[in-house]
Amino acid sequence: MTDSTHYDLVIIGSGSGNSLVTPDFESRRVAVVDRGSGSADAFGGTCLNVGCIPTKMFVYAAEVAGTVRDAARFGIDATLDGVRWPDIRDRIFGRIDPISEGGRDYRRDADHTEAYLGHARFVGDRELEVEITLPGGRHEVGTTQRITGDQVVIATGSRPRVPDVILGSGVPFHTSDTVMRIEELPATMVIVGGGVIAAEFAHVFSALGVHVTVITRTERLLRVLDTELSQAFTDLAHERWHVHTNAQPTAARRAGDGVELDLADGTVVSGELLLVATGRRPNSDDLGLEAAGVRVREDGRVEVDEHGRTSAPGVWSLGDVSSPHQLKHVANHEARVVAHNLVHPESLLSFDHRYVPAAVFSEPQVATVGLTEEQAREQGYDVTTKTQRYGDVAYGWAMEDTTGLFKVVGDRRTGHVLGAHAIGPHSSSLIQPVIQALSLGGPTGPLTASQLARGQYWIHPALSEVLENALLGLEVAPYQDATADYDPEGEHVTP
Ligand SMILES: Cc1cc2nc3c(=O)[nH]c(=O)nc-3n(C[C@H](O)[C@H](O)[C@H](O)COP(=O)(O)OP(=O)(O)OC[C@H]3O[C@@H](n4cnc5c(N)ncnc54)[C@H](O)[C@@H]3O)c2cc1C
Ligand SMILES: NC(=O)c1ccc[n+]([C@@H]2O[C@H](COP(=O)([O-])OP(=O)(O)OC[C@H]3O[C@@H](n4cnc5c(N)ncnc54)[C@H](O)[C@@H]3O)[C@@H](O)[C@H]2O)c1
Repeated sequence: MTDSTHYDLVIIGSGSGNSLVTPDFESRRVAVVDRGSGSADAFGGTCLNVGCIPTKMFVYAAEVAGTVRDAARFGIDATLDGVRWPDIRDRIFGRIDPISEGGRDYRRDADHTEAYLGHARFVGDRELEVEITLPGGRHEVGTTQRITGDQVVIATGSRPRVPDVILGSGVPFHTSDTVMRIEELPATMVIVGGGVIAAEFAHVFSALGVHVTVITRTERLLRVLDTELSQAFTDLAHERWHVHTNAQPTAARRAGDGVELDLADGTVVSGELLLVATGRRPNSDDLGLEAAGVRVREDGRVEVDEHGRTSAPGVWSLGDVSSPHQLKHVANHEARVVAHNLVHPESLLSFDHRYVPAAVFSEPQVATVGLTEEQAREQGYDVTTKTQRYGDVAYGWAMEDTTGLFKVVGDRRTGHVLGAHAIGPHSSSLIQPVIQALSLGGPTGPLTASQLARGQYWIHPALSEVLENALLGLEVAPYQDATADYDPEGEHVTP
């Protein structure tokens, strides 16, 4: 054990936590501690190494394969001659791994920062021990370093949760932490879980030629979505993958080169590779939080107030380990708030979790923001909805789209948009105007559907016309002027 080294700021977690080292800290001393992510024990957190970024790079490759397969519908004859998995994988990680290594070296070598590559645990108030487990830093692997900070930020993220029935069985399995680096594609894959990770990997691997089976304990896939969209996604998934809903494994065993799972209804499901995608738990355990007086909620998240302060003075938390949303754009937002608050205790900023959007990069893509129809009804709104088909706008015809939907949920009484939910190509981008309208509003409050639709031009014949038409189609109360235009300059604008 070394003597303790003191820092102005200690950050545990190099994902979103790494972005706290703003220019405000250039004349101060900062330690960034990380034990590594995924099978490569990489620096830089989940999103960069085993999350958003590599998955979307695989999703894009899957889309290219899908486009080739689908080309004949457009009078273009093409065949998918092969999928070179090692080339796809190595192109992706050949780009990501150097970024991760560069980020680690930068923190290690800069004058005002230090990288500690190992597992951190609190041993007292703002005092930590780090067991060095990885090479690449200044500290010898196997040593324990003691560090203290005037302020400490817990940004330790989350990790896959694996059901006991699988863990206890001893069968080999992958999670999102490991599956993107497999040596070769299996012929068959079983995915346990029916959420975002399952939907994205089922798309990627099936587009690359793997026969995919999905098992989820709920009646629909992506069940947190608006029911209409969740049902639409599930119906399409049944056409593409073997989907078992209302099902969960009751036993697991090795079978030949693969794995066999028993489901409660007696069905036996088998595959060469098992991928577990049953949710993620916050990395708040094994951090010694009791020693630091940091309280944890029942669900395992570190308890924080709206400014990111934990129950221990000088200790902050952000991202998956404490947030109600396990999303990178939320972790980034929380990091910006905490970065400000660390240096401006006199004017604390607050987290804004009012309108958190999310997208699922599957086939089809899904995007959502605001209230679902069910939530709006539960909250007592006089709900009005409009579901517009992609296939009813000109660009949808060009794409020969038959399944895309854009649903807007509104308040009939005021004409305000309460939420939007889309399933179809580019929905993650198409939904942005609604995110903007909800979050920013106008000078006199939130925009109405009519103001959002008629207060601006919509490029013709872009796919965004599907949203324009959904907004225009929303039925509002008679006294609402559905053609009244929102004009920030006070003049009447009717494009
Ligand atoms: C497969 C996948 C795909 C995803 N895709 C998307 C997407 O498309 N869009 C989106 O918005 N979100 C996506 N997410 C979610 C997103 O990745 C996370 O919300 C985000 O990365 C969380 O950031 P964070 O900074 O809170 O934690 P992380 O980035 O996980 O960083 C935490 C770091 O702390 C380290 N650590 C943990 N405990 C300790 C300890 N005791 N000592 C030292 N180090 C420790 C970890 O090793 C890790 O490096 C995806 C997640 C996964 C798994
Ligand atoms: N595009 C994105 O933004 C993106 C992509 C990937 C991950 N993420 C984040 O990562 C988080 C974790 O993703 P996830 O898909 O692991 O979790 P999830 O919570 O989205 O889904 C977990 C699913 O597994 C099912 N399940 C749980 N236990 C089961 C069991 N024993 N048998 C069968 N099914 C079971 C649940 O019913 C649920 O459908 C997400 O909540 C999301 O915030 C985001």
